[in-house]
Amino acid sequence: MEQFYTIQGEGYNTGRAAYFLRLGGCDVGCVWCDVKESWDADAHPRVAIADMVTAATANAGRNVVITGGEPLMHDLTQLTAALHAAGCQNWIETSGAYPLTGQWDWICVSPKKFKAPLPSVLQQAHELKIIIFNKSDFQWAEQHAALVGEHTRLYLQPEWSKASQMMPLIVDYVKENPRWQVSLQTHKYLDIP
Ligand SMILES: C[S@@+](CC[C@H](N)C(=O)[O-])C[C@H]1O[C@@H](n2cnc3c(N)ncnc32)[C@H](O)[C@@H]1O
Ligand SMILES: Nc1nc2[nH]cc(C(=O)O)c2c(=O)[nH]1
Ligand code: SF4
Ligand SMILES: [Mg+2]
Repeated sequence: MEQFYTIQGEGYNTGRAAYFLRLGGCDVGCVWCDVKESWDADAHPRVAIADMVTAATANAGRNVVITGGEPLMHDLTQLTAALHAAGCQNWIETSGAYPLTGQWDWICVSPKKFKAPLPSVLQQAHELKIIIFNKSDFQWAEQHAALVGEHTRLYLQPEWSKASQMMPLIVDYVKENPRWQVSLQTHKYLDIP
């Protein structure tokens, strides 16, 4: 759908330069999704893998974030192999609703109530990033923290439109439950893509 070189705004790799490949197509249907224009895969032109790799390696950085849309609706075997062959570090942003394909250096799973994540994807997550839209999402966060590996990093990220209401609750929660960390969509504060 789009490609851009920016700073990873969220989660464990916040602040690091990364080339983003945003793949079209998602059927999860989050009411608050901040990229609804990504949902219809047919609304976006197809791009050859070789062209994505060339673009991703044209900058100084070698970190690549594959996001969407829901990137795991595509078989990512060939794209991730080509990026690795070109010396890239492959990071994924996924809801975990589809089986994991491809070779990954960092897996961020952000489970959604609208289409539950697969246990097999949760078990491979380096990072679990729960979006807090209302109070009940803390319970949802704990349910999924019980399904990830023992070394998985745990993040709570406010839903953007509810951030002012949810942030005080997140701060109190993390102070009481310090295995969780705060994640903010820092790119939105920086006004970068
Ligand atoms: C647009 S999604 C694309 C990747 C994948 N479909 C997913 O949901 O993980 C990228 C990240 O943005 C988060 N996100 C989307 N809309 C958001 C919003 N309104 N506020 C906060 N985070 C949001 C998602 O939870 C996910 O972690
Ligand atoms: N800077 C920046 N960081 C991000 N981290 C995850 C994003 C996404 O939409 O997947 C995103 C994004 O859209 N921009
Ligand atoms: S799973 Fe990701 S891309 Fe799909 S609707 Fe939800 S936030 Fe948007
Ligand atoms: Mg985004």
